[in-house]
Amino acid sequence: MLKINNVKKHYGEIQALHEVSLFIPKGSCYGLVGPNGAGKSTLIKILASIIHDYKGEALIDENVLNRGLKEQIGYIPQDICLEEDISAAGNLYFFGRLYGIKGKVLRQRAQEVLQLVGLSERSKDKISTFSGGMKRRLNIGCALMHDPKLIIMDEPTVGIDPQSRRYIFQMIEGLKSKGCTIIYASHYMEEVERLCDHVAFIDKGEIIEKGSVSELLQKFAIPSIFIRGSHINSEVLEQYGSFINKNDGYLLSTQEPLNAMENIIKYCRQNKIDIDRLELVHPRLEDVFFTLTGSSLRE
Ligand SMILES: Nc1ncnc2c1ncn2[C@@H]1O[C@H](COP(=O)(O)OP(=O)(O)OP(=O)(O)O)[C@@H](O)[C@H]1O
Repeated sequence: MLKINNVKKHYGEIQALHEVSLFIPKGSCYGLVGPNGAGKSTLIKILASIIHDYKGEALIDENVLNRGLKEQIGYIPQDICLEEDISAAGNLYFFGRLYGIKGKVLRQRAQEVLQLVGLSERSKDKISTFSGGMKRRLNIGCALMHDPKLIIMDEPTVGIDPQSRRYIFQMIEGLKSKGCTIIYASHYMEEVERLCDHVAFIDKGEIIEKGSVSELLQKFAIPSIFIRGSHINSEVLEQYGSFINKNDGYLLSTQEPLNAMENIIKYCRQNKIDIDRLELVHPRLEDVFFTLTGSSLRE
């Protein structure tokens, strides 16, 4: 549905994107993950048809992306873009009118969106009285007023409380079940793992890997086991794989975790070594990023 081919973007001397190509299938929830300055916002702004001066090609359903397609797109910027001195409903009316929604339909849609973002009871309150999380939720609501089929979110959960994060996740689940296509940029790997079916890792303006979340986990994340016990030491572990110290125990990376567990149990029984804890650790996207770049996202 959304396709970009060899997209490059410079800001003066800075090359923010180098020959980026992506295909985002209709109805998918597509994560864009990368550290600060990786180029996520630049890519998002190209996809949202906000940045136009780039090289390469960006297509939506085979049409070149341009402002004329804005009805199809809901863009949620990283920075909150609300008028503080007017009410929640007033902000929604403003954004709805930008898309030509008027009168009774506008009021009705604003009520639906307020319900969706869990702010119906604060409809008449000024934004200046809202918490950061409530503002973030309403910011999302503004981009949904015209009921777009493609929703592009740039770090929508930065600096918010757990309750608002839950609302946002529920909202995204609801949009997914309606068949919307969602692009979700974040540097919170666990959010992407939870919400997205596809992911592209972006670093220094390049896509370093992309694919379905399950494929990437299978291909790049090395399985590991966690083991703890007062007499467990390197001699016990080094024969089964590489390990690091973690939470008063060890994290052992091995391609054959079940085999390693069985052998460690056998060895410890024979040598009367007590094991306090032994468990399989599921590979995470964070580990995939580490395998690909040699650094963790939050370094
Ligand atoms: N308007 C601009 N003018 C000049 N340089 C810019 C501009 N916007 C972004 N850049 C630079 O382009 C590069 C990519 O920035 P971008 O904002 O796309 O990254 P990001 O992955 O979204 O980072 P963050 O998570 O910090 O928002 C960075 O080096 C940034 O400093």
